[in-house]
Amino acid sequence: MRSIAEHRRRIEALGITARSRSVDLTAAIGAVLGEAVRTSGPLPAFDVAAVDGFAVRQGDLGVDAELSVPGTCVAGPIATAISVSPGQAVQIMTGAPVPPGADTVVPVEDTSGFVDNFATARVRIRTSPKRGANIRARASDIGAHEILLHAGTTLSHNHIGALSALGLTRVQIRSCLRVAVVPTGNELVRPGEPLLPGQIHESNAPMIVADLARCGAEVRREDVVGDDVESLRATPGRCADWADLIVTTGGVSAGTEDVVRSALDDGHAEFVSVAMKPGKPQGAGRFDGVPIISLPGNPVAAFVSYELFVRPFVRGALGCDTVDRPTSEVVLDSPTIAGRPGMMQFRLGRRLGSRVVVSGSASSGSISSMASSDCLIAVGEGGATRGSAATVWMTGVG
Ligand SMILES: Nc1nc2c(c(=O)[nH]1)N[C@H]1C(S)=C(S)[C@@H](COP(=O)(O)OP(=O)(O)OC[C@H]3O[C@@H](n4cnc5c(N)ncnc54)[C@H](O)[C@@H]3O)O[C@H]1N2
Ligand code: MOO
Repeated sequence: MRSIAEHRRRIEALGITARSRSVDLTAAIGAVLGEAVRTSGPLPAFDVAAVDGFAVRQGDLGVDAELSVPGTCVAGPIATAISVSPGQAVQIMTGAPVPPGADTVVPVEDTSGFVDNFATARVRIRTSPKRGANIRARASDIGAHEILLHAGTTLSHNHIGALSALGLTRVQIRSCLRVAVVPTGNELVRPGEPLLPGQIHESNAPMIVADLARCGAEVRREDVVGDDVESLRATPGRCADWADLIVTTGGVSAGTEDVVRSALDDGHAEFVSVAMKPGKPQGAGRFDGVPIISLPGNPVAAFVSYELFVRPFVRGALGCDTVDRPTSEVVLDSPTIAGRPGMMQFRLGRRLGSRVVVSGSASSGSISSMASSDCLIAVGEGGATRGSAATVWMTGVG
């Protein structure tokens, strides 16, 4: 039986890669930045007043210095050039460029006696701040040609603001990884459509599509493919025109209708047993040159194997800075889970502060367990007793 780590290595070796494309900045939220963004010039681009007050030469200040006021500087384009000579103070507003000659800004609260008549105006400065006080100096935030954002950053609204401050309107993102998700099985019917006896609603593809889209991939949910070798062989061929990766679910175990393995096992894909429960039967390889990952059909098995064998590799290809879910160390607050020699078990769980409780049964078809869980509990071959330490993967986060 193949170890989880070995199967992950085989999938890594498929070399799933994403392409970059340019999108409007405001549409880039949630996407992964495709290349590092550097500043073209320094920020701030000029010395700027951080408060409303008076721009002065620090050497002129003392106890109750009285200075003449030749003019004012406001934020915005510089209308008339003004400078500060010895003995002068220029009235200045927050955001205005500091005029030549000045090296310090005194807040208006620390001044008195100014009347807005520049022919005769004088101001009394009651404090003596340090040279450079209340000035955001040119390049004090970030210098020219420095990296503002690294490739692989998942863009949030704070990043959109920072990129806009550079004057950018478009950005390269890596969301150009196209994944076709193909559910297989004669019994499956798309949600929204009525069921005949013996049929069930197809739930694996919507689950996988939803999370991959949230990771920043472009995802296409294919129609359900029936259990016949011809349709199955035709489907990846059809997807290959578009997809960078094909993910199938179902049809990988040993039953006579489990035709995914017969259809796709053409020497370029391997169908193996991985030492885990659920999710033992797995497939991976290439079909028509396109990487393909075949997951088992049982919904919990599909969920767990998606977490282990699809999501991290798609995120890696997209250049995400974190590929795996965050984990948390907690205490098991459920009856003992018996170990399985040579096997890793994953149980659906619900974390309650520093404890975790198992959700529902261990059945890999249990929809109610899926509905009540927010994490995966990893249980080693020795099992886990109530009160023992457990590592959980927070599947709703990251
Ligand atoms: N003789 C053996 N039988 C089975 C073995 C085995 O080793 N020997 N392995 C078992 C294990 S472990 C699993 S897991 C399943 C995997 O089966 P398949 O991948 O072949 O999946 P199916 O047979 O197509 O379906 C299993 C189960 O899941 C339901 N299903 C399938 N796809 C979906 C979907 N998209 N949405 C909702 N439900 C789905 C399907 O109706 C079946 O009930 O095999 C065991 N058997
Ligand atoms: O993948 Mo299965 O869930 O081990 O029954």
